[in-house]
Amino acid sequence: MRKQLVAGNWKMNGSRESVAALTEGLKSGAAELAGKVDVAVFPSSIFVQRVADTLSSGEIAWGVQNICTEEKGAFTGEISISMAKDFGCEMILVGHSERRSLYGETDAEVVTKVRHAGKAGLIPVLCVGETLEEREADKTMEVVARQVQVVLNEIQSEYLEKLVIAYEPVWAIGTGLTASPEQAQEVHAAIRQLLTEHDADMAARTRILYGGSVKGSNAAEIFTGADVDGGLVGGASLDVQDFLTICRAAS
Ligand SMILES: O=C[C@H](O)COP(=O)(O)O
Repeated sequence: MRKQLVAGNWKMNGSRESVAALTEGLKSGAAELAGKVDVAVFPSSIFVQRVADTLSSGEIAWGVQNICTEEKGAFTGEISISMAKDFGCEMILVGHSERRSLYGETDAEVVTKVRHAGKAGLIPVLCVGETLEEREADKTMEVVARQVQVVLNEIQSEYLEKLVIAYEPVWAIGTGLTASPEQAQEVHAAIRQLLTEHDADMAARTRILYGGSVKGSNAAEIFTGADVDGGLVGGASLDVQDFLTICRAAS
């Protein structure tokens, strides 16, 4: 049976003070969740050391929101997979829709980043999802299948052992709109089917998270889907109590 995972993507938010308060609040709340649900946070990279210092007990994992396609060298402003690993990151967010749409991240770059994470023994959290235009054109499955399939085709199985997939309909991110539990389950089931056709064992163990305006007030309903294994949470993860409520809903 898959253990549910709730991950908070803090995006480009926070200050030293607010990150300290948030991290310490999560640490205090984590004890009641231990063993029931996996919890992770993705702070801005500049705060990773601060988060690592507080969360070193291992109840909550942390990771970075992006890594470079290159492994080292003259790439100003970038962060490598080995740097993330050196700072205790267990998870790497890859292909978030904001990276794809605002920074032109391609499927090929996403593949490289997932491979780096898998090869380093870390957990790649592969984000996929359709825009509103694509959903209205009835292209949801086509888009999501392409984003997942390219990773399955290009990366050898041993580097996908810990893969997590986050289905995040772009139209639901930060908008207050959420996919209905039925809409989420439909896409999650289709992703599971793709994984099954590739490797049944992998399909059974791979966690598929839902992301897009998840809050304490709607999490329990969204998490009812049989193929919904938790959530990737943006805005609500910046509020300790709301995030803990979402974690409890998944536990
Ligand atoms: O990575 C998280 C997603 O982009 C969801 O963000 P949101 O919960 O603010 O809609």
